[in-house]
Amino acid sequence: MSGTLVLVRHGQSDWNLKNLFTGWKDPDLTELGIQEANAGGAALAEYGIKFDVAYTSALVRAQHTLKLILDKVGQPDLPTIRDQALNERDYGDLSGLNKDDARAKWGEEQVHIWRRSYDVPPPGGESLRDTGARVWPYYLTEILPRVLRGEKVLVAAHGNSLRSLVMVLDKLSKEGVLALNLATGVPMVYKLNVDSTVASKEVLGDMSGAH
Ligand SMILES: O=C(O)[C@@H](CO)OP(=O)(O)O
Repeated sequence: MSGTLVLVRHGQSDWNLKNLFTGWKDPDLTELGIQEANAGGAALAEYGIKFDVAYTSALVRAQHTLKLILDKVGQPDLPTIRDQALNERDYGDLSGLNKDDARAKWGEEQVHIWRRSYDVPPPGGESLRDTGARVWPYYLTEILPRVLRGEKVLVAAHGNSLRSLVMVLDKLSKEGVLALNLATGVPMVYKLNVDSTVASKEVLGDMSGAH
């Protein structure tokens, strides 16, 4: 067994609440999002983990979530690395549009394909594969080596940037990843083997309501 990797999606953002495609736009957390991040932090405090380092994206909702979690686990001054490689998938021309309006215009199925498929990009934006093409190298070069050294690493990021990671860690197929939805503020605790495969995964909360 080597180290521990904890992945957590940011709490509800203002644009999640307004049902808008967000991508690289930069809204902050809602009150509920703050509560979700605090709950995720409380779950990690109860789990008893102390982190060696944290990573987050260049976007406020993930950074704010990380700050709330670090306060809860009693590590407000933990070294933190911010990198846009961990940003949400770029939603391109859909960014800022209402998701129900998009369904009315292009149909439920097309919008689901843009939101959850592996390799169909929204107009002007990134597919999950495109997102993984920047997230995965960053994971391999920056994050994984620390986990393999035995460190405990926290990553606070986004629904789709984390889906691209979880897809590989959980060995999901292109079809399997269609049904993968990550709940806001729910930590996923991975223990990795020294060969970087997954030894165990624990979910500290309820993923069932995610959509
Ligand atoms: O709008 C977004 O950027 C993402 C995450 O909130 O939405 P979706 O769930 O549609 O991928």
